[in-house]
Amino acid sequence: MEKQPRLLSSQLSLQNRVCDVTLNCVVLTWKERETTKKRVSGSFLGSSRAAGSHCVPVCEIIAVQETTEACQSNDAGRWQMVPQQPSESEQHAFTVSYVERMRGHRWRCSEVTFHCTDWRLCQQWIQTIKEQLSQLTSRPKSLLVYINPYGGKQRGKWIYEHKVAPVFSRASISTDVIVTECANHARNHLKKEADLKKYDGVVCVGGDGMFSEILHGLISRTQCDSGVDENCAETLVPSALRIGIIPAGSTDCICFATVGTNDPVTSALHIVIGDSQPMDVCSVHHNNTFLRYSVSLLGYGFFGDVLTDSERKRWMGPARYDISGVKTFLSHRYYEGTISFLPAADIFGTPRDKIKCRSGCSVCQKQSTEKLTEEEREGSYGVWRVTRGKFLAINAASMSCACPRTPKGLSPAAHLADGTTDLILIRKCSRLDFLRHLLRHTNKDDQFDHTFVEVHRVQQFRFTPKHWEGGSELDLCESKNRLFGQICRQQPVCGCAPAHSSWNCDGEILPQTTIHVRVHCQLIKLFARGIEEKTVFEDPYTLCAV
Ligand SMILES: CCCCCCCCCCCCC/C=C/[C@@H](O)[C@H](CO)NC(=O)CCCCCCCCCCCCCCC
Ligand SMILES: Nc1ncnc2c1ncn2[C@@H]1O[C@H](COP(=O)(O)OP(=O)(O)OP(=O)(O)O)[C@@H](O)[C@H]1O
Ligand SMILES: [Ca+2]
Repeated sequence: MEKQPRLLSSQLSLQNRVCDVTLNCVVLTWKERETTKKRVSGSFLGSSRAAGSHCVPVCEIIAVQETTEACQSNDAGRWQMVPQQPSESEQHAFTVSYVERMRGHRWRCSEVTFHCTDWRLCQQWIQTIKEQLSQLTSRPKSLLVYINPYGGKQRGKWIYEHKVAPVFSRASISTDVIVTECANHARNHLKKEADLKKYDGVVCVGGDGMFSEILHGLISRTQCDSGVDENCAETLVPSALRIGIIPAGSTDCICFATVGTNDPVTSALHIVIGDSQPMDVCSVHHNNTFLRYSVSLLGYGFFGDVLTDSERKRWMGPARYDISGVKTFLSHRYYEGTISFLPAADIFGTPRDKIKCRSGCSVCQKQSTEKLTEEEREGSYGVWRVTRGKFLAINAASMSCACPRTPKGLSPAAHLADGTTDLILIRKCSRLDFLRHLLRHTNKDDQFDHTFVEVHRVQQFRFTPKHWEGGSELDLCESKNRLFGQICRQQPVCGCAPAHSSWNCDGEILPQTTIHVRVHCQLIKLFARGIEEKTVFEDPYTLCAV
């Protein structure tokens, strides 16, 4: 790779050690020297050998500022901030804040302070770094923040104030913050009221449910502003604003699957440096009427029943999913129905691929660079296939759905932005077999390697539950209620298991079960970059190998 021209190169002091500090358009590097301290006009010069070397890509510098040092005043005994004055004999300093990678995909904001005796040199460094940062046009300057104070362990406000706001303020990002007052507050505000021209992005402080509100608000607003009808449009208009997720919910699967960890500071740093990760969005329709969007899991049967049961236990917080999970597992219900699906072409790979979607994924990039017409794209998919049977679960994962419960995810090889979803069909099997399958989500074994599991990479699918095939869903639903009453559905003591489950759509229960799902490739963008390969953590210098 071509060597970048140096913008600045000086010998500066760092914790009383002499450093060779260099800035080019791509990286800031500093190398410590062992020195026989000899001051020469604002810089230290001395006999030296390389003692430690650091390298920070310019795109991962958060901010630079002149450093004021805390000095103790003699008489009052209190600490005061004393700004540096332009004097020849004194030390001047500037501090660079930058991203540092920790274990487990976590990022931290680190700082390094360089000293020198030449005030002009100090100002030149500050100015030059600021100029470099101002050229990074993908960084947001103004954000609209929504906080759900009741998500997860109800710590959304605290997390924002203590972990995120200081990082935004360090990066001079201005924010308008709205603490939601009820469910759908954020969605409706985005859809109808927010002056979106003022912002470079929207930040969601909460869980997957809160993210879903922001997603719906933003997509609906974009379609409305572009005159697109969500009920009948086959192609939707992508939103211009990126969404940042500060995890403060119970599952936080969308954050985990796009960043690799659920850590508010890491997410704040991805926002500050202006990362961008496109993401697929599924639209769900019932009889040509738009119902909802989904980006993670659309689950019928097991995950639908877990969610339905857990909604009555919201007061328990995140533990509700485990209690409802065990209860649903023990009830071992299966459901009959027909699934038809449009398989994705071979070029999209399969859900059993060993290769995973990671930062800069070539499979996803192909989608954004290949300029296929709608017709060509349509032609590259196969013909509709139909399958029917008795299912314990039907899951569609548009992304891996990795989360702390299953770090590899429901579909480990699913791609964030390839325009497909992985359709996982778990046919009726014994409790023991189903448990084996569930357990494999938590270890290295392949959860698809069972005779009762089928998995397809698809671009669209339809589902019709057996008892409603050919009939009107609502009519039959009402007549069923009249016939068997509430008791049968909630506690089937009479032995007649309910004939239908519900769809869990990113943590929301859908009102209908007969659905048509279409994947919209890269409809939205997040302030994220996908999960980074381990090598980046093991050897951060690979980032600087330019
Ligand atoms: C034995 C251990 C088995 C572990 C099995 C782990 C599989 C977990 C898969 C989780 C996938 C989450 C996908 C994300 C969905 C989100 O859009 C949504 C909104 O936040 N979350 C949920 O619906 C929340 C869904 C939460 C589901 C929790 C399921 C827990 C299952 C427990 C089964 C226990 C069997 C024990 C038998 C004695
Ligand atoms: N002020 C509010 N009062 C009550 N409910 C709210 C409020 N703001 C948002 N909500 C709703 O709370 C629901 C759950 O919130 P959220 O997703 O943040 O947490 P969670 O359900 O604990 O986490 P997860 O979705 O990750 O499992 C969302 O569906 C959202 O619509
Ligand atoms: Ca996908």
